[in-house]
Amino acid sequence: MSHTPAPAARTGSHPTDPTPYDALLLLSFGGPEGPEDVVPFLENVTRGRGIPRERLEEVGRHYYLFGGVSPINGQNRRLLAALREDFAAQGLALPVHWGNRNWAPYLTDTLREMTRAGHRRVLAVVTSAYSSYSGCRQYREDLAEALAALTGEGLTPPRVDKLRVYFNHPGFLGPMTDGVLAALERLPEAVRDRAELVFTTHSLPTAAADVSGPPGSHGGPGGAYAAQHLDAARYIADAVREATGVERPWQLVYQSRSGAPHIPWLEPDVCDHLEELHARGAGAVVMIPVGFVSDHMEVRYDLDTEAMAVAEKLGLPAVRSATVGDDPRFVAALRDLVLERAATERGERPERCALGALGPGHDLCPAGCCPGRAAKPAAAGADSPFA
Ligand SMILES: CC1=C(CCC(=O)O)c2cc3nc(cc4[nH]c(cc5[nH]c(cc1n2)c(C)c5CCC(=O)O)c(CCC(=O)O)c4C)C(CCC(=O)O)=C3C
Ligand SMILES: [Fe+2]
Repeated sequence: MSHTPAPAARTGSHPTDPTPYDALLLLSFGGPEGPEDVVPFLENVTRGRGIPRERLEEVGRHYYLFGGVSPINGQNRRLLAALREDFAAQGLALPVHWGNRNWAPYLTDTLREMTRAGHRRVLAVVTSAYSSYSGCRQYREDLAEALAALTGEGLTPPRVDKLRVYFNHPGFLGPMTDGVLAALERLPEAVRDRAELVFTTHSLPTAAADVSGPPGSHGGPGGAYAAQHLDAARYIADAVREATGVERPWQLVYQSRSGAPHIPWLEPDVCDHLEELHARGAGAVVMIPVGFVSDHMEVRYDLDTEAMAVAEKLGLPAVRSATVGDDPRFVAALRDLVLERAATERGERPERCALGALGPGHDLCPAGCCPGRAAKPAAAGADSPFA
């Protein structure tokens, strides 16, 4: 049951040619794998950022509730295996490696191995589908740091490019849409048609969100980050309406806020929104983690534990829809994007799949794209000292 068109197979004389790339790097956040990892992991995440100790202890408690194990590494291992299987089945000869920003396998170690294995031209895909400092530039800064470290060790690391944002690729929106349809089926039939759709993503400081995306194309409050999420949410809400014949109200809300209370972050918060839906008599709710690629801790704790408890307290029937994880359509989407980018780098003009209203994102982040608080060198962009 797919309600979203699949991308056409790549055509041309070399439909599975990865040239000029000789490896793919799955680049992710990393997470703790046992109670003793939790504090060192959180110290890595917040390195130099002045997050108060109390906040770290609070976040640490979320991890301890799950035995100190974040689901994120397991999910990346499954995605890695699925990518390798898919590439092999499709005759795409491109080795896939995995490195993280905040936990083993660390990015620098992975890139060192890739350098020693002789890779010269690497394409990186990050496990974040949208434009933001945390989801894009920060990864590019970490790449720059890793490349500089390897150069400092006397190695000649490969050139690393980064895949464009993929929130609007059919292989992302299709599984998300089907996940909402499946979630609706899990609601009691009596309230199903009165269920509202609550799309949720990671909140950001409004100052960071407003400047997300390329300079000059931020598109209003919340920047490219909010605009991209709204585009994805509208597409999914429309597809669900078409599939079910029921018009359901929908809204984009935010979760997982941290930082000092006086600094404004994107709102409304998902839990406040549930209270509001209840107050105005909503029959039920589907929470859709549209901002997340897999069920990591923000989904398992902030949605499945915290927000679900709020819904239960209110007596509001609620279900949470699936993330794409290692869905074969998502894996195929990443393959499609790799082949698209490879063709573009060879000077061809491949079809660039995108649904919704915004169109395909840029391949190369321009200077000033998704700026952070401090100017730092970033790889894989127009202003990269490495490209
Ligand atoms: C936009 C965004 C994504 C992208 C969406 C994506 O890539 O999916 C993301 C991903 C993730 N964030 C994660 C975990 C954390 N994020 C933190 C802190 C923060 N995130 C922020 C934003 C984002 N974060 C921000 C503005 C902060 C505060 C300031 C800062 O520190 O920059 C903190 C520190 C403590 C706290 O303040 O909560 C932790 C522990 C994990 C791992 C989950 C697991 O273990 O399963 C993942 C995938
Ligand atoms: Fe985060």
